[in-house]
Amino acid sequence: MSPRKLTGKPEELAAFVDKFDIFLFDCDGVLWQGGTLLPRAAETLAHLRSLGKKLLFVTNNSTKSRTAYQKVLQDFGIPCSVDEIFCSSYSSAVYISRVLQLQRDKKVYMIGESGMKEELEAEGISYFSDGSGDIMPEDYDTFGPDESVGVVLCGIDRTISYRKLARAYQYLRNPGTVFLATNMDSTYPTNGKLFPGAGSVSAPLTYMTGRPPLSLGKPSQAMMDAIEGVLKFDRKRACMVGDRLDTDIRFGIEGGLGGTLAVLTGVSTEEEILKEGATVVPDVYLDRLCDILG
Ligand SMILES: O=C(O)[C@H](O)[C@H](O)COP(=O)(O)O
Ligand SMILES: [Mg+2]
Repeated sequence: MSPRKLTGKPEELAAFVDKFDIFLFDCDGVLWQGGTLLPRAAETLAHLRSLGKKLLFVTNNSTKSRTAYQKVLQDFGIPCSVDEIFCSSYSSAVYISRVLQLQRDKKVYMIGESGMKEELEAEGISYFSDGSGDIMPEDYDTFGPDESVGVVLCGIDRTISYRKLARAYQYLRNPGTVFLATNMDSTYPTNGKLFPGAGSVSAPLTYMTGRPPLSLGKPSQAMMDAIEGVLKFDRKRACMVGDRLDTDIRFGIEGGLGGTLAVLTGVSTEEEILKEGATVVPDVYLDRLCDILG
């Protein structure tokens, strides 16, 4: 069935919303772009809560921790609890500690920002990272394989550098070092434009090593496992709301959720949604999230 555009169709929208008890909201490109809340996003979420819907926030953005995202949401006038928030820094830390069960004498070399540090710390994982300075002549001697590095974890890092990539590459030359990515988004939507995403930060490492990372953000179901580690819900009564077909909508479909809703305020376009032969398509889509308000 081809995706239905429900902007301007309040009855059909109300019937669609009625089918679900819980909505999983992507953030960048759905609720906000960078530091700017998208039109009437807070009002729309308040409206869904007034209908008795449960809301979860599920973001691939690893720059902040769940606690930090709670402050971002609250500052945007969106009250929520930390247990309603899931970010790829959290799903990655949970995977390393509880699934991979990284040995205590091993550490993580991380390329990322504060959210990654905070979530690794919260899971009791030893980690280290590099400053964003230039590579120095002595580094060519000192950088090399290190048996104590069990994992290289790469997420979006807006201070990425040749030095950071050079160090990570030395560690990844040991095939026993696990290569993980918080997510593989190619681009990051902000200020109405697209900028390099987490997937474009880790791509050089894949190019150098010939091995792709295991990604722990959407569409990986590692993110769903992290969510269900906190709360169980009826997937058939759940709807994923996102702006990217290859992450959010695929995550909802492959997670067996009851429905998927795309919005056109982020990365994916109406042309991509309607493309003949598209393999990942939402059930319905809107120009903007606030179209739900009618
Ligand atoms: O590059 C990235 O990490 C992503 O573009 C970004 O942060 C995605 O966040 P989301 O849309 O999942 O909230
Ligand atoms: Mg998004």
